[in-house]
Amino acid sequence: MSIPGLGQIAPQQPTTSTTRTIALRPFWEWRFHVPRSSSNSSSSSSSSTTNAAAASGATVRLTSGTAERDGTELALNRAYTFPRNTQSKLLTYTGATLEVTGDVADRVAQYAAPEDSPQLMVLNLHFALQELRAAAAAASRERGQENTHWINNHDNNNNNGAGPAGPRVMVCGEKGSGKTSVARTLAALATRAGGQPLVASVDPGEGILALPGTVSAAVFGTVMDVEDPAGGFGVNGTPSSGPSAVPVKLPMVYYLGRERAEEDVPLWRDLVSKLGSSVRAKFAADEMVRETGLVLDTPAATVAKADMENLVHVVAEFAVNIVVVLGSASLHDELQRRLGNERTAHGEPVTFILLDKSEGVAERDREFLKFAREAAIKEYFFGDAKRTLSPFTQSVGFDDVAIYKAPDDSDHYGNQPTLEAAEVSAEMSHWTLAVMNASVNDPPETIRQAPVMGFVAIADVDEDRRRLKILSPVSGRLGNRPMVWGRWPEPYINLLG
Ligand SMILES: Nc1ncnc2c1ncn2[C@@H]1O[C@H](COP(=O)(O)OP(=O)(O)OP(=O)(O)O)[C@@H](O)[C@H]1O
Repeated sequence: MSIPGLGQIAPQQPTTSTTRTIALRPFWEWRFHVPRSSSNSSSSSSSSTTNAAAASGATVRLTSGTAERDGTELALNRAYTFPRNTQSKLLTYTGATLEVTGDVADRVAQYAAPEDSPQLMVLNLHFALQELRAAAAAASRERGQENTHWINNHDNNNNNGAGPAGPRVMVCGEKGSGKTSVARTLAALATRAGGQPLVASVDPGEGILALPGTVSAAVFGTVMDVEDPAGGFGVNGTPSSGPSAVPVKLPMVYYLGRERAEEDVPLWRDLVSKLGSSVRAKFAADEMVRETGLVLDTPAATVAKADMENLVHVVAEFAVNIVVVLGSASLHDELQRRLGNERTAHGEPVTFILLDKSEGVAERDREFLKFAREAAIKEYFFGDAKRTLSPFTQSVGFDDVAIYKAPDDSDHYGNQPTLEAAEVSAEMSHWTLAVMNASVNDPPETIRQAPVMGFVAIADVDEDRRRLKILSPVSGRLGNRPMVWGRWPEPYINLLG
């Protein structure tokens, strides 16, 4: 049996000049990190592929066997380029050979037996979820549309009169426990099995298919983009004005405009409730999605009272019936203590599962996260290496737009200050604003809790001429939708500069 941390092939330093072959046995992982900037920019590369990989990141080709990134399989002999600032792993269940070129620091995690790999528990969990999905589908067939008995007795207002739902799984854990990776893996495996899971994130630090500062959900009925730095949860998986490598997904998005839930708990809770009801509406409208169920990613949590209350709120709003805790027995026990006797709105008990945290989860420092946010914003407007988007620039008068500003501070559990109309000023330059699906005549609180239609960036503010230059992903009048200026993410870059 291998001890975590041991049994690993020594880490390789970043290299730009060679192609290496990496042989993996079943359940081994190739863990890699493509650095933010070239670590060897002066090295002379021997081939054009090598040069391209060095400039853009690292290129990996699966030359034999099978391998996947967080549940999404790689095609044989296709070159995948992982962009800069990507940290992840490729895992094989059957054994695989990889050819790796470019600027990448990596190591191989070896496990003597599948039972030693934390991934086996994730795989077993997936199979258990599949059984619940099959049971939901069978129950749905049995009950038929005309049987209202189940609906009347169990549905209350939580399933909008629809049939039985598949598992609603919440993945939680402390910071850096691998929550997003496990959520992504469960979603990808469900999709691979022919399901259409709803995937949601209530962690505003990292939006799913949306810019940071949001909570969001989307149906994942098609494969994820293996090369996406965010592993398929990035903005390149959404509809845009350009072509896409994989079929796009349509997210439902709400805007917190803050990095952490605790910076505006009342609004975060309201938005979680809104997202919860959007999920219920989707379940009611789509049988396949309902039967596959929900996979939910959460913000990092400890046993602190505030975190617990937030998670309990999420469980209630999404009718979560399976709570997966990564690597923290105390968090698992505390959640079980608080929720162990509860029943979901459908009358089911809540099941608690403690999984090992993978020792491979990478630490992401502030610079890593800042780079990732900046890249997501750039990609939203301009696309990535695979598809170039052409955003629109419009010049509008100060009086022709309705911009609201998030309140300075939120009284965490008491009075809730709401949006206020913002005076346009140079201070807004380079901020990204959310365009809300509301009317400019709606009250501020309605605007604040409205779904997000998209984002624009303030490219320039001319105070003398009282005009704004606004960058938007699609054309269209901006004046008839309210826009919200949040507190986060900060404007790091001049997108046109
Ligand atoms: N086994 C692994 N090997 C290599 N990298 C991994 C592994 N598991 C996860 N990672 C990487 O580690 C980073 C952190 O993982 P992840 O985002 O899943 O953790 P998290 O608990 O959601 O983080 P946070 O608390 O910051 O939201 C990601 O870049 C992810 O791709």
